[in-house]
Amino acid sequence: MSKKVAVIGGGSWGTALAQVLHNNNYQVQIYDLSQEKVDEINQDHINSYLPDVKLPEQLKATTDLKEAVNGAEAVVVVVPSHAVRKAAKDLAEVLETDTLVVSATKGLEENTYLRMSEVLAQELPAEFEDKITVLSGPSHAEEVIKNHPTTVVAANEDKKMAQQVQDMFMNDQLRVYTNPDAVGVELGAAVKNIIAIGAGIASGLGYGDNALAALVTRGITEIKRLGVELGAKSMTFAGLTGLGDLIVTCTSQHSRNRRLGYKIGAGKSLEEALDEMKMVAEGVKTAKAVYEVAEKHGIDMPISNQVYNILFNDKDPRQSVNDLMMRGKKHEIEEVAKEQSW
Ligand SMILES: NC(=O)c1ccc[n+]([C@@H]2O[C@H](COP(=O)([O-])OP(=O)(O)OC[C@H]3O[C@@H](n4cnc5c(N)ncnc54)[C@H](O)[C@@H]3O)[C@@H](O)[C@H]2O)c1
Ligand SMILES: O=P(O)(O)OC[C@H](O)CO
Repeated sequence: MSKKVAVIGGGSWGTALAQVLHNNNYQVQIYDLSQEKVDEINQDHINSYLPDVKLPEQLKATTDLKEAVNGAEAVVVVVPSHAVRKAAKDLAEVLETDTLVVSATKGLEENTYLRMSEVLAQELPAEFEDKITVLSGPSHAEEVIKNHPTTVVAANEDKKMAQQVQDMFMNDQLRVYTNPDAVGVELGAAVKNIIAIGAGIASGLGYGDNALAALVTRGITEIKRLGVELGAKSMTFAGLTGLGDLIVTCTSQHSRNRRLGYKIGAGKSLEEALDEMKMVAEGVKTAKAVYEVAEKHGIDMPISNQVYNILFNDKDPRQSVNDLMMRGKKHEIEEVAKEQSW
């Protein structure tokens, strides 16, 4: 009999990951709060967030968490970041010991600024702490669901755990690498969404590829600056979950964060832009958390800072561009500047 996995959250990414696991011969049950989502999956074999794709009939969904996790060897948490604490509290009531926990949500918790694996570790019983593996990378659900080649990373300090998750998801369409630096993997995934909102804003203002390249390159510089201060390994930001995910999110037609930014650059307010979004754009809440963390640690994050001010202080995006362009003159590579006292 095939092994079972429960996917917590039946949105676009949860459904795409559920299909990967189904393709890898797992019996998969999706849990979602929304009866409408559950009915779509069970009755029509679709997810309306991923149009044109028929889901395997064996994919089952439920609004009953206990039923979803019963007998599962792993749970994959893939609800929006603002819902992870609640989902983890609910899971703590029903999770069987020895179940692996995979965290596929990208974001930081508002107010606590915690990474998603930290939120899960706080709410789940202590024995689960080492069993939480982060799964992240440049991976739009719209492409994974169509089996387009995609690469992601399973991150856990415990090599065995990371490899177990690698084995669970890996197939000829989804290549999974391992990395012990879960801190860097999660921070790269969270902060790139803010820069992607910035890339959308730039596009909405009518700017082109030069501005995009600047945002990606200077964006990864400030993501790494924050990450290293918070304990991540610098090299992780050159990898799939750093530069890789930043590129895909800043450039893709599929990105929710880029799309939201575009609307704002084209003149809409944050409220209007959010009203038009069905799916979650994590960069909005993360912009707030990162603004506060950067202030607390005294870290210079000029792009994230401008995105925060556009989103929450009604700053004119054109003024933000001007302020970014007219900052004090700098050496490009700060490590070299320090080393050579430039
Ligand atoms: N969509 C992508 O391509 C993609 C890719 C990689 C990572 N992610 C990340 O995955 C996370 C989820 O994104 P998404 O795009 O699937 O979101 P989504 O907006 O498409 O769907 C979220 C789903 O979660 C459900 N939900 C909310 N709270 C819940 C709870 N407490 N319990 C169970 N279900 C709950 C909602 O009903 C909804 O169906 C985000 O952090 C996102 O950044 C998304
Ligand atoms: O659509 P976005 O902007 O939430 O990005 C989705 C994934 O994180 C891309 O890797």
